[in-house]
Amino acid sequence: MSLTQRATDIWQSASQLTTKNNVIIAGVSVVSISIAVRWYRRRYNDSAPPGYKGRKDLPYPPGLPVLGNALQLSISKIIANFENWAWEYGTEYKAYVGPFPIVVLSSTTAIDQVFKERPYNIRRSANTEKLFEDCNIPGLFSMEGERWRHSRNWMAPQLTQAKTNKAGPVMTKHVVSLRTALQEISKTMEELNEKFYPSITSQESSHQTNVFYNPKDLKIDITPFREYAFSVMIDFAFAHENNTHFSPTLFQDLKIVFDVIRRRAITPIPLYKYGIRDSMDRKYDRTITDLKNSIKRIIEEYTPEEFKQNEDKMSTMLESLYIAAQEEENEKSNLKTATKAAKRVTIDDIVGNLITAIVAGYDTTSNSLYNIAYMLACNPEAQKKLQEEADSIFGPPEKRATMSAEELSAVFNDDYIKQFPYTNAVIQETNRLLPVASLLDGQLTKDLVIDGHYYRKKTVFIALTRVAALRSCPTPDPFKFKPERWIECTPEERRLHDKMAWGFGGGPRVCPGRHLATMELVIALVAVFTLFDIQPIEKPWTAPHAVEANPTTSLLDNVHLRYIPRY
Ligand code: HEM
Repeated sequence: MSLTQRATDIWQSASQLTTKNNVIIAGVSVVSISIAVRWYRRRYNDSAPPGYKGRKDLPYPPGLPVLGNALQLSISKIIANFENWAWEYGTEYKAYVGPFPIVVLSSTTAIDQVFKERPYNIRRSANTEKLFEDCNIPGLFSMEGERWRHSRNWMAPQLTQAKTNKAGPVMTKHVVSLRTALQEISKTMEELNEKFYPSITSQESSHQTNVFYNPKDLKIDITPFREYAFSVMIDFAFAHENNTHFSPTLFQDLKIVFDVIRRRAITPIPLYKYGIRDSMDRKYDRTITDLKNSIKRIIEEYTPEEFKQNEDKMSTMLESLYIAAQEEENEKSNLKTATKAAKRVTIDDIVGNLITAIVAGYDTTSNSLYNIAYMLACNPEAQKKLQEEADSIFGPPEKRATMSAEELSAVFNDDYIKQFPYTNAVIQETNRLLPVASLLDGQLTKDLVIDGHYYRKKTVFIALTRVAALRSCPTPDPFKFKPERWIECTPEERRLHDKMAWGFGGGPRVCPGRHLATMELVIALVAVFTLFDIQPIEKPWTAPHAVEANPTTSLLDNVHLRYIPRY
């Protein structure tokens, strides 16, 4: 056989094979596509029973085939993306992330219902639960159903107003460090301001350059707020008077927990799940193991008698939990819910939940402080009223600029909200306009009618709490920062404001740390913020404006503040 003949034979048999393969590939593709389409139709069933509107009736922003609106969304501006569409498309609309539909809700009735239906008829997105499980720290925030109920039963009683009131001395101890740190930032920013805009004493020529503004010199420094929130949270959770049980670097190391959780929350390919772990992942594992061991050591050394003798002092969440778990068997018949729940708690439950509390209370509180500083800087009249309130109770600023933690602590009474009503109004107003968590996601676990629309089980949705509260604001000028609206209003307006104060969530899953957080904020504002006139540093018009950056909790970007001492 000639070489040409052989080549022709091979080519013919290859073509037959290719034709056969093509038929097989086409067959498999048709079957897979039809399975995928059936799955998609069942999973994302748009239909509604007769007489109801359903997801198919919702308006939506135009997008691309298959990709939907994915290219219009940015992870760091996700809240702004969804909120802007909410203002345009109304209280219910849908958007597509790839081919997957998401319902976006922003009416007060829908938000109310969503909060009430959780955690049983509505759950958090499955990703949240998985993420915290994979991170080996399942806790209240990520749990669902009965596991959630169990954790909630013992966590919430550790965070009541009465318990957190006892944390005053711990907070004032750390607020003194916050004061020192802000005094340092104040110096740095004043030097920078002087460098940018030197005081002109003798100007030789009107053409002389005398503005040296340089955006590269500007840095956002939120570290003092982070340190404050973190130290309070760690002490309150387990560390207070137990520092000797921890490795000296544990506090520093714990910060890796946040970085790793954040990183894992947004990674498209979770390599860590397949055993591909880098140095951060390994450090994370070591830190969690160290923490568990330290907690075991603390527990081994507890003496319930000594603890009971010190009942007026603050007990850490770990202490009260452990003591509850140790209650005598013969008290079983009239055990309180927290004690009953604590009896079934394991070390893993404890560690998971303590870390959850730290994670949930750390950047929420520090970012809130930053937002408040910004709001005050932009609203000098409100800032003046805040300063007047603090001065009326503490005396002139120069006095509290040097007060010790004990002296500061002695000033606060148990009802710090009544003691500092304007301060509280500033916090509420910032939470209304710049909440750190204004987007909550979830998934239905059964068919539900929300705001007149019938949504099928497994519908994924986003609830925009800020838009809902702004839409139905009961007092004038909804977009303006006016703390007075919380004080100078009718009882009915106040009731409505309180009902829509969703900065801490709502319903059975409302933030259990809200009393602790509010107290931390009040103490920081009156003891430290009011020592300064907070002002934005001057910038040219073309400089980037303040924006909220996400995705976990919102943090302002492009904000640079001067803290000008009043003392
Ligand atoms: C200014 C500070 C804080 C803000 C703005 C805030 C906000 C929130 C919000 C909006 C939720 C509800 C999330 C949702 O429903 O999906 C929540 C839940 C939660 N927060 Fe906070 N929080 C703050 C501080 C704290 C602190 C200090 C702690 C810890 C003691 C804490 C612990 C939690 C936990 C454990 C949950 C989950 C509750 C559950 O699912 O049952 N938070 N927080």
